[in-house]
Amino acid sequence: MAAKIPATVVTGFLGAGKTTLIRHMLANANGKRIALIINEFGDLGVDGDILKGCGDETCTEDDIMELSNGCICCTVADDFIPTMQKLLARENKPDHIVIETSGLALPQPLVRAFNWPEISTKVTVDGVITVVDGKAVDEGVFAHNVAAVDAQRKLDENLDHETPLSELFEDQIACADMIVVNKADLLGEAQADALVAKLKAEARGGVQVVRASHGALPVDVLLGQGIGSEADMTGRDEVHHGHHHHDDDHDHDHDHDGDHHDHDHDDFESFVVSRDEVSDPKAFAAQVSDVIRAHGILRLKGFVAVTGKPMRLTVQAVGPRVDHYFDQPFGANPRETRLVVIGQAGLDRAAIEAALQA
Ligand SMILES: Nc1nc2c(ncn2[C@@H]2O[C@H](COP(=O)(O)OP(=O)(O)OP(=O)(O)O)[C@@H](O)[C@H]2O)c(=O)[nH]1
Repeated sequence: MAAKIPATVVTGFLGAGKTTLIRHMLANANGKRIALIINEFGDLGVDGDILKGCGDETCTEDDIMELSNGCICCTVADDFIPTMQKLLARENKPDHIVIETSGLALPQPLVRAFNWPEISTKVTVDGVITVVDGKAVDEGVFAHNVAAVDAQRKLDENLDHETPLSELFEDQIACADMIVVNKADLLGEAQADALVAKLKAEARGGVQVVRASHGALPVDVLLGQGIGSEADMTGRDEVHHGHHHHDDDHDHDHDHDGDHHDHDHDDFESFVVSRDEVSDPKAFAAQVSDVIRAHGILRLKGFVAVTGKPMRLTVQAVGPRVDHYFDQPFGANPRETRLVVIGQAGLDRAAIEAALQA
């Protein structure tokens, strides 16, 4: 029987740097054939487009499979298994499979899915890599909750003091075989050291915590961990069994009528804003940053048409930090400006649209 193909799950909060890390991995794969499964939140395949733009010969568009309808966590039965089967049925099998989860998905249901009979004989989870936005965590965006909540939880299993954001963060840490403290370039040495120590203390025993800038880690560090994570769910399970339950009673066969997913993802929403061409990228970035601040948007990304420029402008914002750069010509893609906006439920869509279109 052929050896099982190793699959690495890359998880991490919105904007932590998963796509950047994977892109670096693909560009430095040393001939290893890596198949990528991307799972995006929102209806614009930005990450897929960014990865397709990488132009590396090991990264043919054909190797990219994208689940366009939201979170793997919800769709694992409907979408993930067939995607995997399609991948495994190919003549030219990959050496390694990398799955990028949506920044709002929990890794646990995905890892469990590898125990399903249809795929468990052919694939195994090499390891779960959790990418952390070192800068954001250092600024206490999630970390202060994690410590406090953990103390609370020890006192009373049923207490529910968390916001959905900190729950996601905790669950992503709990499931990790390796934690990458990314954006180290934005941290001082001492800050980075302290963060690494703190995450080591929060993670399961023996979990490696490494730091990185722009996800630049050797492929040999990331791949080939050989953990077999799906066979070892102990301690990896979702932390919150009291009030919230991520999937213990999340029945994948039912619950598709769309009205009551008992699910943390309901606390998030995502929509696309289109607009006319932009004349000044820098001014537009500042405008985007203002809108993000004013409306508490978590993540905004997409492509922008700039007057007189054949290249598309990629805009990427994580909180109010906005990156913008020309990445490649629009090519076959329509020359339009489309931005995905992601935030907690209750965003003022009309006001955000108006402000971004101004
Ligand atoms: N300064 C700095 N910026 C980074 C680093 N890694 C990623 N970024 C930037 O952070 C933004 C988000 O990076 P992505 O790789 O798209 O993050 P992601 O986790 O895939 O995001 P989602 O798919 O939205 O969850 C981009 O603008 C990146 O250029 C880093 O190490 N340092």
